[in-house]
Amino acid sequence: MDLECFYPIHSVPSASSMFTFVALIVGLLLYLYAPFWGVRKVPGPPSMPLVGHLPLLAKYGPDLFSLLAKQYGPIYRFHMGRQTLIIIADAELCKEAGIKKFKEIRNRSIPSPISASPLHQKGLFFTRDSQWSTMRNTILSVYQPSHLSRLVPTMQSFIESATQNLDSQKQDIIFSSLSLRLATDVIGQAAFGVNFGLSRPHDFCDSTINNCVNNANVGNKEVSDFINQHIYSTTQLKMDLSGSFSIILGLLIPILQEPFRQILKRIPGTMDWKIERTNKKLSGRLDEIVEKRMKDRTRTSKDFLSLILNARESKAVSENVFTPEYISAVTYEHLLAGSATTSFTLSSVVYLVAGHTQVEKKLLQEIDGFGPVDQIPTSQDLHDKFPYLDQVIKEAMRFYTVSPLVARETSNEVEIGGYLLPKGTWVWLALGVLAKDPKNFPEPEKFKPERFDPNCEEMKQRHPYAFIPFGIGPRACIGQKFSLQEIKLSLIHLYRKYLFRHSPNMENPLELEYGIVLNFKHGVKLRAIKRT
Ligand code: HEM
Repeated sequence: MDLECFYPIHSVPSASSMFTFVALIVGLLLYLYAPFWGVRKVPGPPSMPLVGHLPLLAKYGPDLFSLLAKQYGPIYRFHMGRQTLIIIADAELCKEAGIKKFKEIRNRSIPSPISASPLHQKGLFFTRDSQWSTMRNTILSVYQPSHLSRLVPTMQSFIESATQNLDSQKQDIIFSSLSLRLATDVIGQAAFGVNFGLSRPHDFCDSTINNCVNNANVGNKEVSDFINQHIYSTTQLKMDLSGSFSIILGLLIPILQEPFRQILKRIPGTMDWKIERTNKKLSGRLDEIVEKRMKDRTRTSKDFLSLILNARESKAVSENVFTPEYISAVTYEHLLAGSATTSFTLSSVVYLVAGHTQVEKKLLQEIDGFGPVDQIPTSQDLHDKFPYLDQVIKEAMRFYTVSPLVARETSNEVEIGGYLLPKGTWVWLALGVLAKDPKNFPEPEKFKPERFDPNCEEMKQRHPYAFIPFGIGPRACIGQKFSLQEIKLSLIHLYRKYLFRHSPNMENPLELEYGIVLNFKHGVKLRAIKRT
């Protein structure tokens, strides 16, 4: 019988198509394993093809990074989907990577959620090399102590407005929402010179900022739209498999991310389409603000945007570096970086102090001892006269590290911790692991502000870089002093007027959510008691 009757000749794979098929498979495998190959000598747990260690992350949450450090040592491999990360979980090695070898590790790796978001890429956080250093030097001039101290009255007025009549509400205060509104208003004013008006007192407010915003700005749709878009754009930056389809692809097969994003963003209803629309609107609004301010001849130099524009016009900074696009991005970045982090920290302090009455007593003594209730502390007072408040804030930041991983990338071959890392390796500093390491913080699960007393033995024994919630070296957080000033002023004002207790509706233990920064899953619910 003629075989061709059953198997037409053209369906038998030819040698060339077999070769193409095998070449494709080999190409795919090479592509998938390329980031791993150069760092294969660094220890790490076995990983699954494509998803890497993402299932482990889903199972254990960020505690996984401490567990892996215990098992594999202070430097180990972690596979975020296809991408291999080198995790540094030791203070001395963080110093090596962040300071001693900064020249070789000065840029940040761009994680998949960000590579899908051009809006987020032109800020200081993700710019690279000389663009970054020129931008950073210009922006640093804005953070002069004299400028920060001039911001005290602005901060204070938002704080007072946001915290009026807290005790008149018999129901819970969603403190995390209140602090997010406050921090967004403060940074809105400081960055853009715009009063978003979110801190005005409300009759009620639920656990999402969106509702607070809508309640606050009935009749001011512009502002609420802007803030809602800001919140949406931020919260969509997920680092796990719950982001948009293109973000997930970016984690698994990054080469496909951009082509798919280009298609999906044109299909109404997809998450990529929504993100694209939001980012476009947001960029449009930011460009409008920047353009308007550029034309404004009466502009002062109180806010960040005006300061950059003034520097640009006086030729103190090159117009090629600060194009309007970069100015919009960097100003928006301030809103982004300055609101969620600061408000999370403020909420953590109040939550933790509410559960530790001895700490509360000592803190109130210090605050009451400062002076009459209407005496607003200056920047210098905040620095010198509240040592215990300082310890409480540090301990809260250690206890809940808002930014537990810091992303960096090698720009040349470099040796860290005895391993040679090729150019382009993603090196992530695990600040959250350092903060819970019993070597530097005995009984790390206990909230003990006194461990930050400069005279205590524990503090003296500790590695100087064991506690680095604002990062390390020349690339560390630029807003550190700004946010600490805001947090201290807020706490002093709050504790002069109120005591806080956990609401019976608050879950125990507290549940956290892990996006690009840490957040409270169900908000921080408290009851405020007016002090007499
Ligand atoms: C409690 C509040 C805050 C925390 C915990 C925090 C934490 C961090 C961390 C860990 C980094 C990465 C540092 C590194 O790579 O070593 C960072 C960078 C940055 N932060 Fe903050 N931050 C806070 C508030 C702010 C505020 C208020 C602003 C703006 C006013 C801000 C703006 C930035 C910027 C622009 C960068 C990028 C710096 C660069 O790459 O040169 N942050 N922050």
